[in-house]
Amino acid sequence: MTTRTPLMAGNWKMNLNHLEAIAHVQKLAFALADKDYDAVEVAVLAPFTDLRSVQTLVDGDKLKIKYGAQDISAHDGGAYTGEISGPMLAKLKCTYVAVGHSERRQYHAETDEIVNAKVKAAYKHGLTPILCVGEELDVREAGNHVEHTLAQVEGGLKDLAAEQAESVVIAYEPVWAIGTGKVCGADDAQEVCAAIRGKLAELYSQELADKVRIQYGGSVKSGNVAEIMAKPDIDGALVGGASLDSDEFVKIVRFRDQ
Ligand SMILES: O=C[C@H](O)COP(=O)(O)O
Repeated sequence: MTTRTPLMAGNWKMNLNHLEAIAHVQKLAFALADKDYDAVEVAVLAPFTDLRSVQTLVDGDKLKIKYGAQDISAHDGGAYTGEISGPMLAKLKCTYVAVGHSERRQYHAETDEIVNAKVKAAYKHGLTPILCVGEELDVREAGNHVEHTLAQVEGGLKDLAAEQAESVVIAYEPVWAIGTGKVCGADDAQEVCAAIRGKLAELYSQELADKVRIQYGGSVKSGNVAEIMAKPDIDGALVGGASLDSDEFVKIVRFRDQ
C-alpha cells in the first residue's frame, strides 16, 4: 500500500491583497511552528499579485508552506493580454498551480481541451498541476456525476506521459458544494475519488494510481475535515472560504488532532 502525504491547500480565490497575504502567511507559519507537520503538506494558492510577496516570505523564513497560482496560461509568452505564463510562475518558484477550477470552467469557458493544454504547460515548466474536476448539481441529480467527473479527468490528462501523470494532484470538487455550505457527504466524496483512482489505473497502471493524491474540495471546514480525510481515497483538501481564516485553516491542516 502506497503512503500518500496529505495535501491541505488553501485556494484564496480573488481575496487578500499582497499585504494581507503576508500577514496571513505569517499567522499560518506561527501557528504551525510548534509541531512538526512533515506528515501533512500545506500549500496556499494565491492571486498572481501576491505570489512575489509569498515567495519572499517563504524563502526568507524557510517556511515549509508551499505556494502556487490559481491558473496558468497555455502559452509560454506573447500577445496574451492579462495572462500569466508557466515561465513566470516557475521564476517565482511556485510548486503548484490549480488548473480547470470550476470557476475557470464556468466564468472563462475553459473546456477540457484548454485545461489539458494548461496541465501540459504546468509540467513543461516544472509546476505540479492540481487538476480540478467535479459535477454541477443537475448532473449529480441525474446520477451522472461519476461519468461526468471521469470524463474531465481523462480530458485533462489527455496524452500525458505516465512520468508526468504520476505527480498530478486531482481535486474532486462537486460544483454544488463550492462556497454553498453544502458539503458532499464523505461517502459520496469517497465514491467519486475511488472512481477517479480507478480511472487512473485504467489509463496508466494501478501502481501509478496508488501514488496520485486526490483531494476533496467544497465547503471543507474544521468541523467536517476529519470525517472526509478518514476516507481511503481522499488524500487532502482544497479549501476555499475557510482558508481565508488562518485559525480555521490551521485547524483544518491539523485534522489529525481532532
Ligand atoms: O478551491 C476551492 C473550492 O472551490 C472550495 O471552495 P469552498 O471551500 O469555499 O467551498
